[in-house]
Amino acid sequence: MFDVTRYAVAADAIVEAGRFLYQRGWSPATSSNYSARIDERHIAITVSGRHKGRLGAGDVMVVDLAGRPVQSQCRSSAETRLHTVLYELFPEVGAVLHTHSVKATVLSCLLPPGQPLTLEGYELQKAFVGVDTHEGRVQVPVFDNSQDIDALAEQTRAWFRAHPEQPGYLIRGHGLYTWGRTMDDCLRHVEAFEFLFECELETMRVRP
Ligand SMILES: CSC[C@@H](O)[C@@H](O)C(=O)COP(=O)(O)O
Ligand SMILES: [Zn+2]
Repeated sequence: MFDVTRYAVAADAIVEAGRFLYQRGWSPATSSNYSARIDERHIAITVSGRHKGRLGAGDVMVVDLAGRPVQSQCRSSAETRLHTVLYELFPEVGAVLHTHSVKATVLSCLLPPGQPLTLEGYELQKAFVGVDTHEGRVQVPVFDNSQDIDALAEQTRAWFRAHPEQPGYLIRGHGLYTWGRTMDDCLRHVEAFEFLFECELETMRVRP
């Protein structure tokens, strides 16, 4: 069982994140899914198919780390396993956000297959937890899109087990996943990625 007060705090953070991300244009047309940890065995996550700019408490449900609904008849996000894998791998993670921005989508399609996006030399890399200089490298793997979410989840588990310090990934033609200790950390990561994706796209435009 989970603590109802902790669920309410997690649901509020998710609803508020949805308003912000929709308003920025990063979660259009019912796309995206968001989650926040309740305890070591449960997370709050968006119900599948809901409009992320108009979420209410009934649009957030509880699942366990196997992705099974707890006290809900609703269907959780179709991508629930992509969230739970991260909570399983990283006990310190408190929130996961998946967004569908134009820049993340276009950039993921322009990157050569099999090659991660390497971000280096940007001061804004310091927005990621654990990064304190522009001189390091942030590696963003790009996984091919798939409707087989369990298979995709296992690919992400293997990659991030080997690269635990990296803050997010792209799915080609689909969007971004990133996480953090708190929802605020996670929202900052989304904003930082969006800025850096725009820099990469602009660089490709002026220096093809
Ligand atoms: C509206 S298309 C996007 C979906 O297919 C999916 O990628 C997505 O992000 C939202 O799925 P959901 O099941 O609502 O969590
Ligand atoms: Zn998606």
